[in-house]
Amino acid sequence: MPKQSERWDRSDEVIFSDRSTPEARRLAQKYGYLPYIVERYLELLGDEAEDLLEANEVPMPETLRCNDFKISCGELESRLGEAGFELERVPFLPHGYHVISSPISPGATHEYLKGYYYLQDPGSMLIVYVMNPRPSATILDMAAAPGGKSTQILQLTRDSSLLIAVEPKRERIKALRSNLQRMGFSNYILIRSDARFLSLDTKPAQVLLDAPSSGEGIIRKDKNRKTKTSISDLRRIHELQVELLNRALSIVSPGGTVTYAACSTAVEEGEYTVHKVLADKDYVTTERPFGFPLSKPFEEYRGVIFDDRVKGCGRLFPHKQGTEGFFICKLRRLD
Ligand SMILES: C[S@@+](CC[C@H](N)C(=O)[O-])C[C@H]1O[C@@H](n2cnc3c(N)ncnc32)[C@H](O)[C@@H]1O
Repeated sequence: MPKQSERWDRSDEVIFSDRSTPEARRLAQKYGYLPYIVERYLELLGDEAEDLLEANEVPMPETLRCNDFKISCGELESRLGEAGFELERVPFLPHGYHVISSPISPGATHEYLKGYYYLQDPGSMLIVYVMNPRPSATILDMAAAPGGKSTQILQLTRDSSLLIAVEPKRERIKALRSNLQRMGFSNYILIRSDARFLSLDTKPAQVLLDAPSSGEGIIRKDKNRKTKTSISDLRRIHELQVELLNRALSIVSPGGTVTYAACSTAVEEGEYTVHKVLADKDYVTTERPFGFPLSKPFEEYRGVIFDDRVKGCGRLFPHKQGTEGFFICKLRRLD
């Protein structure tokens, strides 16, 4: 999409403007969005933008991640089956199941309270497989609450990595701690801090930045997001993400990876953040391919291309992968 990239690349003023074309205004009115939000989808997707708007109208099924640190997935399947749950494997997620139907809320079962599973959307789950946490490594989760990805990291490393999980909000730290305990993990340190100002004595080999975002990627779950994000919100969130990603790259050990993700379909919370952060860093590269068997449509979708290094980043879209919208980029610090 080189033409779009040239346009986006002009300046902050172009990126953070509330312009909208007649087509954006038409679609915004039809689907109940703010016009400049739809303009961004047109920039990103061209003719496919309406497919995204249509897909956002379809509610997402709940998805659970079986915690095979505590129970085998087969055992969980049969227990929930006996309790009247209808589950369906998510093809590209080793521990993922869609809940097709259930007699009670999936968050109210005995198995949930025992930590046998976590309710987590598929895109969110995929991020950690892409990150590929390594056993015994020191791993930093910079924006960790309520702990979907923190618990998944410890699950995949069998509680052998040392997880440093950071979250600034006291209430959300409580949820994070409770989820880590419920799911049976012990190898973690919780830090209540604004990660922009974090410093660590030990350099982590892997960092996850699941960045605070507008949440535009989860309109399928929360229709209010269609009209919630103002231009100044976008600018503020983008600037926060730039600061956090810069911090992540300064903290990670040489040779280590930073996986940056944002549950959004906005370029400001994705390509543009990576573009800004990499501008002055020739010692950072994007990893490609991700190193996880992704479905073909995902492989085909590379998002907006700003410069060669941003090409390695990817996007999940509701109308493409059937997930929530997510941006993902795995960066490696070379020295
Ligand atoms: C997208 S959520 C993280 C979800 C989490 N990774 C999970 O999988 O459950 C972003 C989190 O970042 C936190 N946050 C906001 N500003 C932050 C900052 N400056 N430093 C670190 N975390 C921040 C928010 O409170 C929120 O809990």
